Amino acid sequence: MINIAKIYTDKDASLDALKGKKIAVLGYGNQGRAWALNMKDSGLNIVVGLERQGKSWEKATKDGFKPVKTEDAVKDADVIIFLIPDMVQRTVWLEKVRPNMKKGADLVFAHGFNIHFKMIEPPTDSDVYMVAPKGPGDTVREYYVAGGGVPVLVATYQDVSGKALEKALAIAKGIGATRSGALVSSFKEETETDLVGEQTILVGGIMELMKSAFETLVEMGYQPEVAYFETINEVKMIVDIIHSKGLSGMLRAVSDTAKYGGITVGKKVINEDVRKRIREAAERVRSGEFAAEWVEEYNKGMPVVINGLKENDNSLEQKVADELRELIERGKPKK
Ligand SMILES: NC(=O)c1ccc[n+]([C@@H]2O[C@H](COP(=O)([O-])OP(=O)(O)OC[C@H]3O[C@@H](n4cnc5c(N)ncnc54)[C@H](O)[C@@H]3O)[C@@H](O)[C@H]2O)c1
Ligand SMILES: CC(C)(O)[C@@H](O)C(=O)O
Ligand SMILES: [Mg+2]
Ligand SMILES: [Mg+2]
Repeated sequence: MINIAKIYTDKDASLDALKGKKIAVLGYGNQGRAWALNMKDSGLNIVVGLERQGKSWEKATKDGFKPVKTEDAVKDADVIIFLIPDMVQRTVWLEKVRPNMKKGADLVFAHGFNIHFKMIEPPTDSDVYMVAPKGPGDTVREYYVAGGGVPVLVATYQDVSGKALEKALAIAKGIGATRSGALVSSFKEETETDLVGEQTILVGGIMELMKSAFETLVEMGYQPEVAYFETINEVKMIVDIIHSKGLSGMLRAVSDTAKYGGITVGKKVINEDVRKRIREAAERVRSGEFAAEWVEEYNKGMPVVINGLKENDNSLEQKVADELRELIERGKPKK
């Protein structure tokens, strides 16, 4: 038997712990927009706090919010949610939140980076908890609007009131997550697994695997469009089946030829060496080495990130994606 994690769903969660409280959502980007809209639609009292007038300010206003400056949003907030980039949270905390927040207000995170790596040291009289969506912000909004929810990890770091988990579950319910499930974790577990996941599979692994297969086929003289359909576009369809039926469901949905080729060749391509490097990546996350390197990169103005984005924008894969976009969109199921 596997060890079953504690999972809360809608029937175990109530909005009551946060009803009528003022909830400041800092940031209106990927997660900020989704959380603010979902929680507002769920009947919670939301104020959007932003640094300055700009794109996010306009977006929030268009969506029906009246954004205010960060320092004004946190002044009388009972709950302060950090939905700004991980690398800016420390500065915003030191300069805008800590000097202006109400004593004892809750501090809430969607990822444990700043708390786990001690970049933010919270006051001892605040509840500090986390609701970490296991999916992108746009999906958090899309699923909620369609009546569903993206699962989350919930965790408490400081529980002064004795109600931190209850409040985390209220937020999870507010964003629609408990329609699916809220799994109890810790700041350490969420932070480390999230970083390992995005580096080795979700962002880094899948991208490099797709690029390796695509570029190999093109180098061998196959048409880029054919290579794109095969190595990038169809991934969604295969992953959709894994998503609903697991790996076994996927194996049963493909031909016996694909089963045999996949079972034998997959292990040769993604071999023991790859596992070793995944382990190395995970150890670098766990030791804090990755976090230190990322802070240094951010402080230099993110040259590696900027260059990586530029490289991808100019890649053949992206050119084919742009060329085929209309065709691919045309073929998608209509709602
Ligand atoms: N992106 C995701 O889907 C996702 C998924 C799970 C958890 N998270 C976590 O959620 C948090 C927010 O990530 P995100 O991707 O939604 O952020 P984001 O990059 O989309 O944040 C953009 C928002 O932050 C504001 N912002 C940018 N720089 C700022 C600064 N210097 N000072 C103040 N505000 C600034 C912008 O105005 C904008 O409103 C992070 O902790 C992240 O790890 C993100
Ligand atoms: C969406 C992801 C990759 O799961 C999230 O962890 C992030 O950092 O954006
Ligand atoms: Mg992440
Ligand atoms: Mg993640």
